[in-house]
Amino acid sequence: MSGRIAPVTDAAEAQAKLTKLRTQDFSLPVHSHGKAKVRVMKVVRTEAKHFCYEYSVDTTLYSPTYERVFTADDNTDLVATDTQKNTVYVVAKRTKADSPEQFAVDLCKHFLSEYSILTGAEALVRQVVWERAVVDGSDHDHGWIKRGPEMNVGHCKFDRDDVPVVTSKLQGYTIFKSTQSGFANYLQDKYTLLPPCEERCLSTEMDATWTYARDIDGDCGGSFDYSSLRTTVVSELTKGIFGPASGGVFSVSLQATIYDAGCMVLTACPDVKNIKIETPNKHYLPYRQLETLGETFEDDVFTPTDEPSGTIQCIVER
Ligand SMILES: O=c1[nH]c(=O)c2[nH]c(=O)[nH]c2[nH]1
Repeated sequence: MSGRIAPVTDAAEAQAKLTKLRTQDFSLPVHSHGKAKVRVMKVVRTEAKHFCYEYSVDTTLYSPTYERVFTADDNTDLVATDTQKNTVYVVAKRTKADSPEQFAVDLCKHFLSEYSILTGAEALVRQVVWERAVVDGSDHDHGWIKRGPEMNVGHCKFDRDDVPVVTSKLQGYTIFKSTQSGFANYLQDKYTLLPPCEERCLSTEMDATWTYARDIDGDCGGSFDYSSLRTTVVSELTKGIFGPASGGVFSVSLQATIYDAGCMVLTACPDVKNIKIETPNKHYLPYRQLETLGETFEDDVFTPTDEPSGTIQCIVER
C-alpha cells in the first residue's frame, strides 16, 4: 500500500459517496455567494493630469433558484465567483468608477441586467485614498501619496424589484485635538479613579456611515455626485470636531462632540438621511512621572494608548 487516498474515477460513485453523508434535509433560509477583496486600480489619463482610483471590492449575488446549488448539487446558471471577479475589472473599464458608491451601483446594475436569474446584487467597495502629491507648491500631474489607514467606502444593495440602496462610509478618519477638550461631572463612586479635567487631548479613529434619502437611491443612474457630498460630510465632521481654525470649539465629551458633528452634517446635506458615527476614544495619558524625574507636566508630554479605548457611538437622524 502506498498510503495514498485512492482517486475517484467514477462520477456516479463519487456522487453516491457524497450524498450518503447527508441523512436528512433541512431548510436553507439564507444563502448567497460572492467574491471578496477583488483589488483593482483604475487610472484615468487626461492630457493635463491623471486620476487614480484604487478599490477592494466584495460582490454578493442573490437568487432563490440558487438553493439548488446548495441542496441538489446543481450548478446550472450559477454565476461563478471567478466570473464576479472578472466583472469587477470589466465594469471598472466600462464605467467612470470615480467614486466607490457609483462603482458599487454600476456593478449591481451590471449583474442584474446581465443575469435574469438574479433577484438581487450587492457590492461593497472600499477605496484606498491616494492623495495627489504636491511638489514645490504645485499639484503633481501623476504622483500620489497614501497617508494613514483612511478608506472611503461605498455599499449598494440592489433588489431587482426595488431601487438600489446606497450607503457611504468614511473609515479610519484619524484625528487629534491637542486642547479644547475636557471631561468632568460624570458619576464618581468607589470604582472611579479618573480625575475630572478641563484640559486634555482628544483623539479617535472615526468611522462615519451615512444613508441617503430614497430619491437619491432612485436616481442612481449616474447623476448623483457622491464624491462632492462626501467632501461636504467630511468637512462638516471635521469642523464639528475641531471648531473654527482659530480657537476651535470646546468638547465636554466625545459623545457631545460627535452628536454636534452629526447635526452639522444633516444640516449641510439635505440628501443624507442619517449618519452613524463610531469613535474609539484613544487616550493620550498625561505623563505625570515627569514630576518624579525633576520636570514639570505642563499638558505637554503624554503616553499615547489605543487599548483599551472608549467605544462611543451614535446615529443622528433627521
Ligand atoms: O469623552 C469621554 N466620554 C466618556 O464617556 C469617557 N469615559 C472616560 O473614561 N473618558 C471619557 N471621555
